[in-house]
Amino acid sequence: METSWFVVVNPRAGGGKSIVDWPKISRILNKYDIRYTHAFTEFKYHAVELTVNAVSKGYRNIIAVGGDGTLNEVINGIFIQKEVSPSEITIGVIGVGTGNDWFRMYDLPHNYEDSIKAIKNNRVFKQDVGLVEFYESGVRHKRYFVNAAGVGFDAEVALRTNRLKDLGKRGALLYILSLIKALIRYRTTRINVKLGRNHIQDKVFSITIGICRYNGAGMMQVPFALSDDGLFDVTIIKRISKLNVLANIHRLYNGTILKHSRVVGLRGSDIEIMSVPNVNLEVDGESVGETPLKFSILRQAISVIVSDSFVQPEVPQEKVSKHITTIEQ
Ligand SMILES: Nc1ncnc2c1ncn2[C@@H]1O[C@H](COP(=O)(O)OP(=O)(O)OP(=O)(O)O)[C@@H](O)[C@H]1O
Repeated sequence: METSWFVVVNPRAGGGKSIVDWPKISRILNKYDIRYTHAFTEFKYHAVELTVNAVSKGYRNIIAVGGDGTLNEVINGIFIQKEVSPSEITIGVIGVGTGNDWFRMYDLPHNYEDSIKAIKNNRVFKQDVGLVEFYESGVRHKRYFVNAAGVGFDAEVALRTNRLKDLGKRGALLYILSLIKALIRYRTTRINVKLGRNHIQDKVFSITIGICRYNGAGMMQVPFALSDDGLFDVTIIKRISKLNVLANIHRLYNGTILKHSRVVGLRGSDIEIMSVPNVNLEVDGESVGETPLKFSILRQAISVIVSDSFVQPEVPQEKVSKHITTIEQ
């Protein structure tokens, strides 16, 4: 039987590029004989609701048109619905976002025609999904994520970037601008990170908890992450001077962050993070809540379409073990 897709379009993604480009995207979907129904999101979190409804109507193939935030909401919808196991649903992405960091992991093309060809080819890859429990306005919440989460400075940068995006600004420079502004104000915090029986209690600048390798519009804070190994890669940047941060920004982009003496790399499946005072959290680039946090991982729990040429970028074990301590749990 011919596959029928449900397409969730976030008209605000990429600073409004999505709505401008939708006629072009829909023409290409038709050109490749992709049978679909679409809906535009009308408000934040609407993609969660649209996804739940689509699955209850029988759709098992969903395309997210937008950025990392839209994909995140579709994933959360897939985990909220109770009709089928989440891995039975195939997710394609047509990237129109500003950061599109999840995309970078899978060599997915940035032009619409090639993204749609990839969807037509239907090469499915099962990747891990993170689950984080956090507080927002004093209430405990849960959120699933597929790319990376950030705590402390990382989340502060996301918060500032998102405020600029809400004002209609776009482009990768937003992240750099927000990073510099956040740096001027940010203070390190005493944070307690618990992985299995291991505790790290220290003054911490920033923590990234990654499934995929990229965040912050192309930064590589978890450069060795494997998206299907059932483990988070965790990069902890301990207290560091602002000058030292500026002198090492290039390390965030070239994948050498773990070589810095104030940086700790860990790998594990269950993580708890507490802090005094509470610090912010971002998941897949969305600013959501604050500490205390509890992370767990669901191995290969979701089916995503990747490019035909994608191979999981393996790193020699001796290189990984030089920079990352794997915690058995
Ligand atoms: N109709 C809407 N009105 C306002 N906000 C919306 C609407 N639909 C979705 N959103 C919100 O838009 C935000 C941004 O979406 P998304 O992340 O997909 O785009 P982006 O920020 O341009 O991309 P990226 O995160 O890759 O940089 C999300 O927080 C989502 O909840």
